[in-house]
Amino acid sequence: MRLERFSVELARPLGTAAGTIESRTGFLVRTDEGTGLGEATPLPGWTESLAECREALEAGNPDGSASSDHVRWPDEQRSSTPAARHGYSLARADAAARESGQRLCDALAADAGRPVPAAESVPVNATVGDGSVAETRDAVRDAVAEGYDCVKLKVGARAPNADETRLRAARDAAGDSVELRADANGAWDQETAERMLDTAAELDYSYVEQPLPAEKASEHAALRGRGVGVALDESLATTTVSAVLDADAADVLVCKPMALGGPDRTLAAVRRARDAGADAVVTTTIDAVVARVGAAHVAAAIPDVPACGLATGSMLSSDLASDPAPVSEGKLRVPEGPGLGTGLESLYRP
Ligand SMILES: O=C(O)CCC(=O)c1ccccc1C(=O)O
Ligand SMILES: [Mg+2]
Repeated sequence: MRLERFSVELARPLGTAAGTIESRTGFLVRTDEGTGLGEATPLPGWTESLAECREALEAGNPDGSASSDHVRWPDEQRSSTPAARHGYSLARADAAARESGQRLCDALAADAGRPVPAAESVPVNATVGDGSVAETRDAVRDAVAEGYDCVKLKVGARAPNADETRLRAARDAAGDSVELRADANGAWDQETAERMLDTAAELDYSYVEQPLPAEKASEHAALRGRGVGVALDESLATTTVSAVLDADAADVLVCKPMALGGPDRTLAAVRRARDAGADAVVTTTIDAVVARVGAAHVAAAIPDVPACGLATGSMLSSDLASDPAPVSEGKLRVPEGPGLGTGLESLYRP
Protein backbone atom coordinates (compact mmCIF):
# COMPACT_ATOMS: atom_id res chain seq x y z
CA MET A 1 0.00 0.00 0.00
CA ARG A 2 1.11 3.57 -0.69
CA LEU A 3 0.33 6.40 1.71
CA GLU A 4 -0.18 10.10 1.24
CA ARG A 5 -0.74 12.35 4.23
CA PHE A 6 -3.45 15.02 3.96
CA SER A 7 -5.25 17.61 6.08
CA VAL A 8 -8.69 19.08 5.46
CA GLU A 9 -10.32 21.98 7.28
CA LEU A 10 -13.84 22.42 8.55
CA ALA A 11 -15.54 25.56 7.26
CA ARG A 12 -17.23 25.94 10.62
CA PRO A 13 -15.74 24.06 13.59
CA LEU A 14 -18.12 21.40 14.98
CA GLY A 15 -18.76 22.03 18.67
CA THR A 16 -19.37 18.88 20.72
CA ALA A 17 -19.30 17.94 24.40
CA ALA A 18 -16.03 16.13 23.65
CA GLY A 19 -14.37 19.22 22.18
CA THR A 20 -14.39 21.17 18.93
CA ILE A 21 -13.35 19.55 15.66
CA GLU A 22 -11.59 22.08 13.42
CA SER A 23 -9.59 19.99 10.97
CA ARG A 24 -8.94 16.37 10.08
CA THR A 25 -5.59 14.83 9.22
CA GLY A 26 -5.07 11.37 7.84
CA PHE A 27 -3.67 9.24 5.06
CA LEU A 28 -4.94 8.47 1.62
CA VAL A 29 -4.19 4.78 1.04
CA ARG A 30 -3.61 3.34 -2.44
CA THR A 31 -3.11 -0.29 -3.30
CA ASP A 32 0.31 -0.98 -4.84
CA GLU A 33 -1.24 -1.38 -8.28
CA GLY A 34 -3.15 1.89 -7.86
CA THR A 35 -6.48 0.14 -8.40
CA GLY A 36 -7.99 0.69 -4.95
CA LEU A 37 -8.44 3.73 -2.71
CA GLY A 38 -8.80 3.88 1.03
CA GLU A 39 -8.51 6.50 3.75
CA ALA A 40 -7.23 6.34 7.31
CA THR A 41 -8.28 9.45 9.25
CA PRO A 42 -7.89 8.77 12.97
CA LEU A 43 -9.84 10.63 15.64
CA PRO A 44 -8.66 9.97 19.21
CA GLY A 45 -11.63 9.05 21.38
CA TRP A 46 -12.82 6.78 18.56
CA THR A 47 -9.56 5.48 17.07
CA GLU A 48 -5.80 5.36 17.56
CA SER A 49 -3.72 8.56 17.35
CA LEU A 50 -2.27 9.87 14.08
CA ALA A 51 1.19 8.57 15.07
CA GLU A 52 -0.15 5.10 15.91
CA CYS A 53 -2.11 5.06 12.68
CA ARG A 54 0.93 5.93 10.61
CA GLU A 55 3.01 3.32 12.39
CA ALA A 56 0.43 0.59 11.77
CA LEU A 57 0.04 1.57 8.11
CA GLU A 58 3.79 1.69 7.55
CA ALA A 59 4.29 -1.65 9.27
CA GLY A 60 1.65 -3.14 6.99
CA ASN A 61 -0.01 -4.30 10.18
CA PRO A 62 -3.27 -2.38 10.45
CA ASP A 63 -4.89 -4.82 12.84
CA GLY A 64 -2.34 -4.02 15.50
CA SER A 65 -1.83 -7.77 15.71
CA ALA A 66 1.02 -10.00 14.62
CA SER A 67 -1.10 -11.38 11.77
CA SER A 68 -1.64 -9.41 8.59
CA ASP A 69 -4.49 -11.72 7.68
CA HIS A 70 -7.42 -9.36 8.23
CA VAL A 71 -10.00 -12.02 7.71
CA ARG A 72 -8.81 -13.69 10.87
CA TRP A 73 -9.32 -10.70 13.11
CA PRO A 74 -12.38 -11.84 15.06
CA ASP A 75 -15.50 -9.69 14.90
CA GLU A 76 -15.90 -9.78 18.68
CA GLN A 77 -12.57 -8.07 19.15
CA ARG A 78 -11.65 -4.49 18.57
CA SER A 79 -8.74 -3.59 16.34
CA SER A 80 -6.24 -1.48 18.29
CA THR A 81 -5.68 0.57 15.10
CA PRO A 82 -9.13 0.75 13.49
CA ALA A 83 -8.41 3.80 11.29
CA ALA A 84 -5.35 2.08 9.78
CA ARG A 85 -7.36 -1.08 9.25
CA HIS A 86 -10.13 0.98 7.66
CA GLY A 87 -7.64 2.45 5.18
CA TYR A 88 -6.37 -0.95 4.11
CA SER A 89 -9.72 -2.67 4.13
CA LEU A 90 -11.47 0.03 2.08
CA ALA A 91 -8.62 0.13 -0.48
CA ARG A 92 -8.74 -3.66 -0.89
CA ALA A 93 -12.54 -3.73 -1.13
CA ASP A 94 -12.52 -0.91 -3.69
CA ALA A 95 -9.86 -2.67 -5.80
CA ALA A 96 -11.78 -5.96 -5.73
CA ALA A 97 -15.11 -4.32 -6.62
CA ARG A 98 -13.52 -2.38 -9.50
CA GLU A 99 -11.90 -5.53 -10.78
CA SER A 100 -15.24 -7.32 -10.87
CA GLY A 101 -17.06 -4.28 -12.27
CA GLN A 102 -19.36 -4.01 -9.26
CA ARG A 103 -20.38 -0.97 -7.26
CA LEU A 104 -18.69 -1.22 -3.85
CA CYS A 105 -22.09 -1.31 -2.12
CA ASP A 106 -23.18 -4.28 -4.24
CA ALA A 107 -19.92 -6.13 -3.53
CA LEU A 108 -20.23 -5.40 0.20
CA ALA A 109 -23.89 -6.46 0.23
CA ALA A 110 -23.06 -9.72 -1.53
CA ASP A 111 -20.21 -10.45 0.93
CA ALA A 112 -22.52 -9.71 3.88
CA GLY A 113 -25.32 -11.90 2.53
CA ARG A 114 -27.54 -8.85 1.96
CA PRO A 115 -29.81 -8.24 -1.05
CA VAL A 116 -28.13 -7.08 -4.28
CA PRO A 117 -28.47 -4.53 -5.83
CA ALA A 118 -27.90 -2.31 -2.82
CA ALA A 119 -29.70 1.02 -2.52
CA GLU A 120 -29.04 3.95 -4.86
CA SER A 121 -29.43 6.52 -2.11
CA VAL A 122 -29.31 6.65 1.67
CA PRO A 123 -31.41 8.82 4.03
CA VAL A 124 -29.21 11.11 6.09
CA ASN A 125 -29.57 13.40 9.09
CA ALA A 126 -28.36 16.99 9.22
CA THR A 127 -25.81 17.54 12.00
CA VAL A 128 -26.20 20.65 14.15
CA GLY A 129 -23.26 21.44 16.42
CA ASP A 130 -23.30 23.05 19.82
CA GLY A 131 -24.35 26.70 19.66
CA SER A 132 -26.57 29.33 21.23
CA VAL A 133 -30.33 28.91 21.24
CA ALA A 134 -30.62 31.27 18.27
CA GLU A 135 -27.85 29.47 16.34
CA THR A 136 -29.47 26.12 17.09
CA ARG A 137 -32.91 27.27 15.98
CA ASP A 138 -31.52 28.81 12.77
CA ALA A 139 -29.47 25.73 11.92
CA VAL A 140 -32.46 23.42 12.40
CA ARG A 141 -34.65 25.74 10.33
CA ASP A 142 -32.05 25.81 7.52
CA ALA A 143 -31.74 22.01 7.55
CA VAL A 144 -35.50 21.53 7.28
CA ALA A 145 -35.64 24.14 4.49
CA GLU A 146 -32.96 22.12 2.64
CA GLY A 147 -35.23 19.08 2.81
CA TYR A 148 -33.80 17.09 5.73
CA ASP A 149 -36.46 15.15 7.62
CA CYS A 150 -34.03 14.07 10.34
CA VAL A 151 -31.78 16.41 12.35
CA LYS A 152 -29.21 15.52 15.01
CA LEU A 153 -28.34 18.11 17.62
CA LYS A 154 -25.11 18.11 19.61
CA VAL A 155 -25.76 18.58 23.33
CA GLY A 156 -23.79 18.15 26.56
CA ALA A 157 -21.38 21.05 26.08
CA ARG A 158 -23.68 23.37 28.08
CA ALA A 159 -25.51 23.22 31.38
CA PRO A 160 -28.61 20.96 31.34
CA ASN A 161 -30.99 23.97 31.55
CA ALA A 162 -29.42 25.56 28.50
CA ASP A 163 -29.55 22.29 26.55
CA GLU A 164 -33.20 21.79 27.48
CA THR A 165 -33.94 25.20 25.98
CA ARG A 166 -32.03 24.18 22.84
CA LEU A 167 -33.90 20.85 22.62
CA ARG A 168 -37.21 22.78 22.77
CA ALA A 169 -36.05 25.42 20.29
CA ALA A 170 -35.01 22.68 17.87
CA ARG A 171 -38.43 21.02 18.14
CA ASP A 172 -40.19 24.37 17.65
CA ALA A 173 -38.06 25.11 14.57
CA ALA A 174 -38.39 21.60 13.12
CA GLY A 175 -42.14 21.15 13.48
CA ASP A 176 -43.77 17.87 14.42
CA SER A 177 -43.01 15.77 11.36
CA VAL A 178 -39.18 15.96 11.48
CA GLU A 179 -37.25 13.25 13.32
CA LEU A 180 -34.94 14.75 15.96
CA ARG A 181 -31.97 13.13 17.68
CA ALA A 182 -29.52 14.47 20.27
CA ASP A 183 -25.88 13.47 20.83
CA ALA A 184 -24.35 14.14 24.26
CA ASN A 185 -20.96 12.53 23.52
CA GLY A 186 -20.86 10.99 26.99
CA ALA A 187 -21.16 14.27 28.88
CA TRP A 188 -23.78 13.47 31.51
CA ASP A 189 -23.97 11.70 34.85
CA GLN A 190 -26.85 9.34 35.59
CA GLU A 191 -29.13 11.94 37.16
CA THR A 192 -28.62 14.51 34.38
CA ALA A 193 -29.07 11.80 31.76
CA GLU A 194 -32.40 10.71 33.26
CA ARG A 195 -33.64 14.27 33.30
CA MET A 196 -32.47 15.02 29.75
CA LEU A 197 -33.88 11.77 28.36
CA ASP A 198 -37.25 12.58 29.93
CA THR A 199 -37.21 16.01 28.28
CA ALA A 200 -36.17 14.47 24.96
CA ALA A 201 -39.00 11.93 25.25
CA GLU A 202 -41.53 14.67 26.00
CA LEU A 203 -40.35 16.53 22.86
CA ASP A 204 -40.62 13.34 20.78
CA TYR A 205 -36.90 12.92 20.06
CA SER A 206 -36.25 9.48 18.59
CA TYR A 207 -32.98 8.80 20.41
CA VAL A 208 -30.24 10.27 22.53
CA GLU A 209 -26.74 9.24 21.51
CA GLN A 210 -24.12 8.42 24.17
CA PRO A 211 -25.75 10.10 27.20
CA LEU A 212 -23.18 8.61 29.63
CA PRO A 213 -19.44 7.91 29.37
CA ALA A 214 -18.40 5.12 27.02
CA GLU A 215 -17.65 2.39 29.57
CA LYS A 216 -21.04 2.57 31.33
CA ALA A 217 -22.82 -0.43 29.77
CA SER A 218 -25.23 -1.46 32.54
CA GLU A 219 -26.00 2.20 33.30
CA HIS A 220 -27.00 2.76 29.68
CA ALA A 221 -29.15 -0.36 29.81
CA ALA A 222 -30.96 1.17 32.81
CA LEU A 223 -31.66 4.36 30.83
CA ARG A 224 -33.63 2.52 28.15
CA GLY A 225 -37.43 2.44 28.17
CA ARG A 226 -38.02 6.08 29.14
CA GLY A 227 -39.86 6.87 25.92
CA VAL A 228 -36.76 7.75 23.91
CA GLY A 229 -34.11 5.46 22.45
CA VAL A 230 -30.54 5.11 23.68
CA ALA A 231 -27.93 5.04 20.90
CA LEU A 232 -24.30 4.18 21.60
CA ASP A 233 -21.30 5.47 19.66
CA GLU A 234 -18.14 5.96 21.78
CA SER A 235 -19.04 2.78 23.71
CA LEU A 236 -18.46 0.70 20.56
CA ALA A 237 -14.97 2.14 20.12
CA THR A 238 -13.97 2.08 23.79
CA THR A 239 -15.46 -1.30 24.75
CA THR A 240 -16.79 -3.64 22.03
CA VAL A 241 -19.92 -4.27 20.00
CA SER A 242 -20.30 -7.53 21.95
CA ALA A 243 -20.11 -5.79 25.33
CA VAL A 244 -22.81 -3.32 24.28
CA LEU A 245 -25.13 -5.97 22.84
CA ASP A 246 -24.56 -8.46 25.66
CA ALA A 247 -25.50 -5.77 28.21
CA ASP A 248 -28.66 -4.79 26.21
CA ALA A 249 -27.24 -1.30 26.54
CA ALA A 250 -28.57 0.27 23.32
CA ASP A 251 -31.58 0.57 21.06
CA VAL A 252 -29.33 1.77 18.22
CA LEU A 253 -25.64 1.25 17.45
CA VAL A 254 -23.87 4.21 15.85
CA CYS A 255 -21.48 2.48 13.48
CA LYS A 256 -18.53 4.53 12.25
CA PRO A 257 -16.49 2.53 9.73
CA MET A 258 -13.36 4.51 10.70
CA ALA A 259 -13.79 3.52 14.37
CA LEU A 260 -14.86 -0.07 13.74
CA GLY A 261 -11.97 -0.90 11.42
CA GLY A 262 -13.50 -0.83 7.95
CA PRO A 263 -16.53 -1.56 5.79
CA ASP A 264 -16.47 -5.31 6.43
CA ARG A 265 -16.28 -4.91 10.20
CA THR A 266 -19.06 -2.33 10.11
CA LEU A 267 -21.45 -4.58 8.22
CA ALA A 268 -20.64 -7.41 10.63
CA ALA A 269 -21.49 -5.11 13.55
CA VAL A 270 -24.77 -4.08 11.92
CA ARG A 271 -25.72 -7.71 11.38
CA ARG A 272 -24.99 -8.56 15.00
CA ALA A 273 -26.98 -5.53 16.18
CA ARG A 274 -30.01 -6.56 14.16
CA ASP A 275 -29.71 -10.20 15.24
CA ALA A 276 -29.78 -8.93 18.84
CA GLY A 277 -32.89 -6.80 18.23
CA ALA A 278 -31.12 -3.43 18.03
CA ASP A 279 -30.95 -1.18 14.98
CA ALA A 280 -27.89 0.56 13.52
CA VAL A 281 -26.97 3.74 11.67
CA VAL A 282 -23.76 4.47 9.76
CA THR A 283 -21.91 7.74 10.33
CA THR A 284 -18.56 9.34 9.57
CA THR A 285 -15.96 10.78 11.92
CA ILE A 286 -16.05 13.83 9.59
CA ASP A 287 -13.81 12.17 7.08
CA ALA A 288 -12.48 13.28 3.74
CA VAL A 289 -14.25 12.26 0.56
CA VAL A 290 -12.86 8.72 0.18
CA ALA A 291 -13.96 7.49 3.61
CA ARG A 292 -17.21 9.43 3.38
CA VAL A 293 -18.13 7.79 0.08
CA GLY A 294 -16.98 4.45 1.49
CA ALA A 295 -19.35 4.90 4.44
CA ALA A 296 -22.16 5.75 2.02
CA HIS A 297 -21.58 2.43 0.22
CA VAL A 298 -21.67 0.62 3.57
CA ALA A 299 -24.99 2.27 4.46
CA ALA A 300 -26.43 1.47 1.01
CA ALA A 301 -25.74 -2.22 1.64
CA ILE A 302 -28.03 -2.24 4.71
CA PRO A 303 -31.72 -2.84 3.91
CA ASP A 304 -34.04 -0.17 5.36
CA VAL A 305 -31.20 1.68 7.03
CA PRO A 306 -32.45 4.55 9.23
CA ALA A 307 -31.18 8.08 8.51
CA CYS A 308 -27.38 8.02 8.73
CA GLY A 309 -24.86 10.63 9.89
CA LEU A 310 -23.21 10.94 6.49
CA ALA A 311 -24.06 14.53 5.57
CA THR A 312 -20.68 15.76 6.77
CA GLY A 313 -19.02 16.66 3.45
CA SER A 314 -20.52 20.13 3.42
CA MET A 315 -18.81 20.86 6.77
CA LEU A 316 -15.42 20.83 5.04
CA SER A 317 -13.94 23.93 3.40
CA SER A 318 -11.34 21.83 1.58
CA ASP A 319 -11.36 18.21 0.49
CA LEU A 320 -9.34 15.72 -1.57
CA ALA A 321 -11.77 15.96 -4.51
CA SER A 322 -15.13 17.53 -5.17
CA ASP A 323 -17.99 15.60 -3.59
CA PRO A 324 -19.35 12.87 -5.90
CA ALA A 325 -22.09 11.99 -3.38
CA PRO A 326 -24.07 15.16 -2.78
CA VAL A 327 -27.00 15.37 -0.38
CA SER A 328 -30.30 16.64 -1.64
CA GLU A 329 -33.70 16.56 0.08
CA GLY A 330 -32.22 14.62 2.99
CA LYS A 331 -30.84 11.85 0.80
CA LEU A 332 -27.28 11.07 -0.19
CA ARG A 333 -26.93 9.68 -3.72
CA VAL A 334 -24.41 6.83 -3.81
CA PRO A 335 -22.06 7.28 -6.80
CA GLU A 336 -22.57 4.93 -9.74
CA GLY A 337 -19.81 2.98 -11.45
CA PRO A 338 -17.45 0.27 -10.17
CA GLY A 339 -15.89 0.43 -6.72
CA LEU A 340 -16.29 3.75 -4.91
CA GLY A 341 -17.81 5.05 -8.16
CA THR A 342 -17.31 7.87 -10.60
CA GLY A 343 -15.89 11.18 -9.47
CA LEU A 344 -12.75 10.09 -7.63
CA GLU A 345 -10.64 9.17 -10.70
CA SER A 346 -8.02 11.86 -10.02
CA LEU A 347 -7.16 10.29 -6.65
CA TYR A 348 -6.00 6.91 -7.97
CA ARG A 349 -2.84 8.50 -9.38
CA PRO A 350 -0.44 10.06 -6.87
O1 LIG B 1 -23.68 11.55 13.15
C1 LIG B 1 -23.62 12.63 12.55
O2 LIG B 1 -24.62 13.29 12.28
C2 LIG B 1 -22.31 13.17 12.07
C3 LIG B 1 -21.11 12.62 12.72
C4 LIG B 1 -20.87 13.04 14.14
O3 LIG B 1 -21.77 13.52 14.80
C5 LIG B 1 -19.53 12.89 14.68
C6 LIG B 1 -18.47 13.35 13.91
C7 LIG B 1 -17.17 13.26 14.35
C8 LIG B 1 -16.92 12.70 15.57
C9 LIG B 1 -17.97 12.24 16.36
C10 LIG B 1 -19.27 12.32 15.92
C11 LIG B 1 -20.34 11.74 16.80
O4 LIG B 1 -21.30 11.13 16.33
O5 LIG B 1 -20.22 11.81 18.00
MG1 LIG C 1 -21.90 10.40 18.43
